[in-house]
Amino acid sequence: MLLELSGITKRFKNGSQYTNILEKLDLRIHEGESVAIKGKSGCGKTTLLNILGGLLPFEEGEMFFNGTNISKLTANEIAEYRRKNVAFVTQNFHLLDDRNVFNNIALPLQYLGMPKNQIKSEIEKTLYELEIEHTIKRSISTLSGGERQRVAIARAIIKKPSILLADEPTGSLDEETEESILNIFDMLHQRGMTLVIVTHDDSVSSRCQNLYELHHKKLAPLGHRSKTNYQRSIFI
Ligand SMILES: Nc1ncnc2c1ncn2[C@@H]1O[C@H](COP(=O)(O)OP(=O)(O)OP(=O)(O)O)[C@@H](O)[C@H]1O
Repeated sequence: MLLELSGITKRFKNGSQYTNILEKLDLRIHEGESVAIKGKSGCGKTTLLNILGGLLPFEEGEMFFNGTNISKLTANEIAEYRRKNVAFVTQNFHLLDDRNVFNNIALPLQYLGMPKNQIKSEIEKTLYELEIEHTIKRSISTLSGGERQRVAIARAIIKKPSILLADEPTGSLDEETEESILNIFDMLHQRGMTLVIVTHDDSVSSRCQNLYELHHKKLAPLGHRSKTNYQRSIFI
């Protein structure tokens, strides 16, 4: 089991009142699995992704990553968990607009202390795979939405995380660009990366192995298909 949430309760304070957003929520994610999570606006999907990524603490329950109890780690150890294992992709890309593509993607590798020449070759390889090698020196502000999302994916996967957390990753893209981004997610999944995608879009969730709905503060399973069927369906 790669990630396991057990009895997670998360509450936020609004004014003088506390509200439970997630309540005794359970989730088990195997290595290499692809998971889609849907649910009404404001039900707590982003909150859940942030918990999985070690960005948000929670009030009750436990979270295990590869058998390690994340809830028992210090803040520094959790930051280390995040840096080594987790990558985020969001709808709004969260790129640094005033820097070029190379410098945006180099950041996570610099944090990991990778030597400069290795950073350069890793970036060139990843941009080539995502078919945006021509953008390497361009400023983010000059790129199209689809190109920006590819750069955001490149930045996310360059450090070879075990888990990719995506929050409405195709929300601001047109249909054709969405299809090309979904093909990239399929490729990453085929290579064994674990994906958790928050989406309201059925064309995104239908490509995942397990679909859940966040409802009444818990996850309800909506569907499952085996990886074999999943892989076959890509090639039809
Ligand atoms: N830091 C915070 N402090 C107080 N309330 C918060 C905080 N973060 C989120 N919330 C509230 O928690 C609830 C869940 O928010 P969250 O962003 O996780 O929902 P969501 O399902 O991702 O929504 P959407 O689909 O609209 O993006 C919302 O009511 C939100 O206002």
